[in-house]
Amino acid sequence: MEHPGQYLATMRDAAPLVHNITNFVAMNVMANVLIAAGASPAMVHARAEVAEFAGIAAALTVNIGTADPEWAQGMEEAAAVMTSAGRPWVLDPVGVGATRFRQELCARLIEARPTVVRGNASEILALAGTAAKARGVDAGDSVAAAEDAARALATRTGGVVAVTGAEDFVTDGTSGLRVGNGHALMTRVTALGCSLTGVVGAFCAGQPPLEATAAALAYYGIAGERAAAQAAGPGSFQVAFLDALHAVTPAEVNASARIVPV
Ligand SMILES: Nc1ncnc2c1ncn2[C@@H]1O[C@H](COP(=O)(O)OP(=O)(O)O)[C@@H](O)[C@H]1O
Ligand SMILES: Cc1ncsc1CCOP(=O)(O)O
Ligand SMILES: [Mg+2]
Repeated sequence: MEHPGQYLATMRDAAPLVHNITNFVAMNVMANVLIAAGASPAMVHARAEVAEFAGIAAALTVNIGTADPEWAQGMEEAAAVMTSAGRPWVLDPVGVGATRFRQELCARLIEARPTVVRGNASEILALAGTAAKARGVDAGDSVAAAEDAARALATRTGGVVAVTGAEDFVTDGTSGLRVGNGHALMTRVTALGCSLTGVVGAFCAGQPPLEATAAALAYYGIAGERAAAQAAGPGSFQVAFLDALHAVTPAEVNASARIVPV
């Protein structure tokens, strides 16, 4: 993929309003990540207003991490607004394999055809109905083990599926890209996967989703590498990561992205 940094530049120029229906754990972390990246986040989940709010958003992200039945209905209503307006929405199926409520909710959200599904390997396997080795919200499977499930899911939604882990995989069901950027410390701070889903939403506002998603993953991974070089552990990493998201330039993304077609 040529010039992945251009997707960061376009996102920052637009500073898109990203509407996030996300979990209680991620709300603050994700909002800070999105602001540091250059987007304009709003964390809005009340069923009474989510459809109306989606009407003014450039992108929507839907995260089931701490959903309940009332939130779930709002998620479906907001997703429908985005789909009918032709604007992108991204699903993060947090811990989908863990309970029947999560599985049934995700089955309905998949039917609503998300522009992008972003999850860890165990979540993408569980969505495909394959036995997965998740521990709650954490992955126990390799990205490679979930690639077939990702292709099948993308074919089903007509959208893009991103599987993240040590090496990320992005597909639209036909083409595939691997993204090698990132650092293991990113798994030692909560909600960095959720926050990545927000960044994917921001990049997809007005940009083609396969390339925008791969560029978002590379940018995020580069920020993780840069932060890890200065961090003593998860605490200082979290602070350095926000600084790096703010500091990484489009030129740095062009120079350091490790995106290869498969
Ligand atoms: N072992 C690893 N090495 C490098 N980067 C990683 C590793 N595991 C996860 N990441 C990165 O961490 C970010 C969050 O992904 P992940 O941990 O898969 O999400 P989740 O928190 O939803 O399980 C992604 O940018 C991913 O590339
Ligand atoms: C710990 C936890 N519990 C419910 S949602 C959540 C956050 C999960 O965040 P991530 O998927 O980014 O690790
Ligand atoms: Mg997650």
